[in-house]
Amino acid sequence: MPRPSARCSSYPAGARLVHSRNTDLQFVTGSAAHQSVFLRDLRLSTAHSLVTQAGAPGFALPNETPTRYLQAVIDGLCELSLRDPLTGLANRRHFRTVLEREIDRMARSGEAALLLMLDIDHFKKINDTHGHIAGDIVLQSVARTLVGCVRPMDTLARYGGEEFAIVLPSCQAAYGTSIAERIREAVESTLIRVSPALDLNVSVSIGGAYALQWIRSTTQLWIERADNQLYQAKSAGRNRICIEEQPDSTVSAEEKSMLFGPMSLFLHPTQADPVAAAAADPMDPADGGR
Ligand SMILES: Nc1nc2c(ncn2[C@@H]2O[C@H](COP(=O)(O)OP(=O)(O)OP(=O)(O)O)[C@@H](O)[C@H]2O)c(=O)[nH]1
Repeated sequence: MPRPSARCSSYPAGARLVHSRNTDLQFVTGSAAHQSVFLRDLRLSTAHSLVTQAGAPGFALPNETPTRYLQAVIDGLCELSLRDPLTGLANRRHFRTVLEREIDRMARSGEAALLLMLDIDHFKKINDTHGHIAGDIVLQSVARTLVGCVRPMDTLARYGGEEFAIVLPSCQAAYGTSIAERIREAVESTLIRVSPALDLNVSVSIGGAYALQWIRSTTQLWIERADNQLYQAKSAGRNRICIEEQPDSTVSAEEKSMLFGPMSLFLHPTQADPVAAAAADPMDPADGGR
């Protein structure tokens, strides 16, 4: 059941940003109470506190001119709006934008790209047994492990509660399974220090699907295909990977040139080069109709 959240107009002292939405920012305070700051009530001082708390790079303050200061706060807020506050990874909104860009690239270049959806196994039990704060520490630790498994060109996001997503551009089908397996093993073998008296181990189930090459699909469909595989990994017992075989979307060289060649290929000769067409057509009125 969602916890009630009190409304306030400024940054609650010592609070931690846990969620940013289109309408409001949600904080949890030291006493674990949830509070919201509505964006329409956002004050400059609140925005500044948020940005510095998030450790925005290059945000030096006191000697800045007002314009630079404002620009730094705005830049910091833009950066914050792309990130999940708990783990610092890309948030779901940002991830979907990246996926859209990847689909566009795949449709043009025919390169392979793999989408992995990962879900921590039996996570509810961790919350129920050790408390929500322990659950948060586990989420942060898994996020760090995942960061260590991906290349700079990959995008890693916290996709939902205990669900993560990774898009791996230029990932050939021959490597997908071993990459996913390496990630699964890295999470399984990482001991998570929740408190001096408590270390935990968790596992993840992973589902994966390749982008359709040369075909402009949708983020929705790509995510659904990877999610189906994740569901199979969960049903088969968890702590395992299931990757869909790369779909065959072979397109001949001729078809590719029809899809992405110069526009003139599609045009009637008169549209592609009206002057040359007129010269070739003795009845063309543009040429005196001779
Ligand atoms: N601590 C913490 N818990 C969260 C957060 N977001 C979601 N959760 C919890 O994650 C749990 C997800 O539980 P389920 O969807 O039942 O999944 P599960 O227990 O991992 O079971 P399987 O996925 O089937 O292995 C719920 O208890 C949520 O309350 C968060 O930000 N912090």
